[in-house]
Amino acid sequence: MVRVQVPATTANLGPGFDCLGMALKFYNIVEMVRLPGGLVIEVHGEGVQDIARDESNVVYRAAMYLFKQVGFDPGGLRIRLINHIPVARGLGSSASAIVGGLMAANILSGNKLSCRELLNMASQLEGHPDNVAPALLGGIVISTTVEGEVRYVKIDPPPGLKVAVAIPDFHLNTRAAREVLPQHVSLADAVFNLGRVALLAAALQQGKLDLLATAMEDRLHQPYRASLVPGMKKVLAAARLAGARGVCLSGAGPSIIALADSNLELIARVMKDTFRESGIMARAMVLEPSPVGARALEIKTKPS
Ligand SMILES: Nc1ncnc2c1ncn2[C@@H]1O[C@H](COP(=O)(O)OP(=O)(O)OP(=O)(O)O)[C@@H](O)[C@H]1O
Ligand SMILES: N[C@@H](CCO)C(=O)O
Repeated sequence: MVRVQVPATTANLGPGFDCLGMALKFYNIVEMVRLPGGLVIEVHGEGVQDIARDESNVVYRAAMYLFKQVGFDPGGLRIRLINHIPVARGLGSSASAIVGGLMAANILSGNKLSCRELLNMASQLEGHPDNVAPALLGGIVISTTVEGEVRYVKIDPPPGLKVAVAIPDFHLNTRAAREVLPQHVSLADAVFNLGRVALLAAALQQGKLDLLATAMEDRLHQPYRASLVPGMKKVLAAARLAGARGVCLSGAGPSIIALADSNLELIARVMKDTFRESGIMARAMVLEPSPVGARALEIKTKPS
């Protein structure tokens, strides 16, 4: 039996579309046990109503993909999912499922793949590396893919930085949130994001939180997704007024995050209240960046 813990992640951080993400101290657990045959999937916590319990389950599919790549036949599997990360809310639930499935399967099949190989595989399965990289490695990760290889730099989160999150009570699937994006953008918008994402990476590395207000602005995805997240612009503005250093849509949305080093509870409450004024019920949380990524909590082997 193997039990792994995988953090939630917030991707993009504003301008870093598909290339920037941060792990959060908020975890899902994946337990995997080999059986003589068959598949049993148990789901606890978030996603009890929505998560598939058959062969289409994302954790199972990731695990089977890895077993096939390394030439290992697990027989059957029992998978127990203890979920805290809300599903399809922009907090990296699919990345946690992919990374959890790959890591558990790698351990069960004898640790044949390195962390780098797991990262490449996770990015291929997710389609982009920005959530899976911090889910696997922890911290803040800048990443891009070159011919299937993820190239990345990990940054330690600045001391004292925390994250206020408002999580609306509706799902927004990443696929739907990508369909509203244009295939082409203007040079002016590309340059707008280039300057900000470069500034953001440096500001996070050097702890220059006063730059976050500008550095977390975006023109590549948030303007197009506003129509999918009622109240988005008002919540972003209200969080800034309440003292946030920087604000953005979390991943593909609909959650919104605010980065700050003080007044986090107030900022979170203001975001939740502002969503409610737009007719959207939301829950609010204050989270810390997670400097560590996915890890095995327990490995039990059958006594011989
Ligand atoms: N714990 C889980 N176990 C298995 N599958 C999961 C789990 N959590 C999420 N999923 C799968 O991932 C899908 C949601 O992925 P999606 O990319 O739409 O949202 P997200 O990952 O939460 O958001 P984002 O990518 O914007 O951070 C679910 O519909 C489900 O198929
Ligand atoms: N970069 C991704 C994150 C969500 O998977 C997006 O914004 O669509």
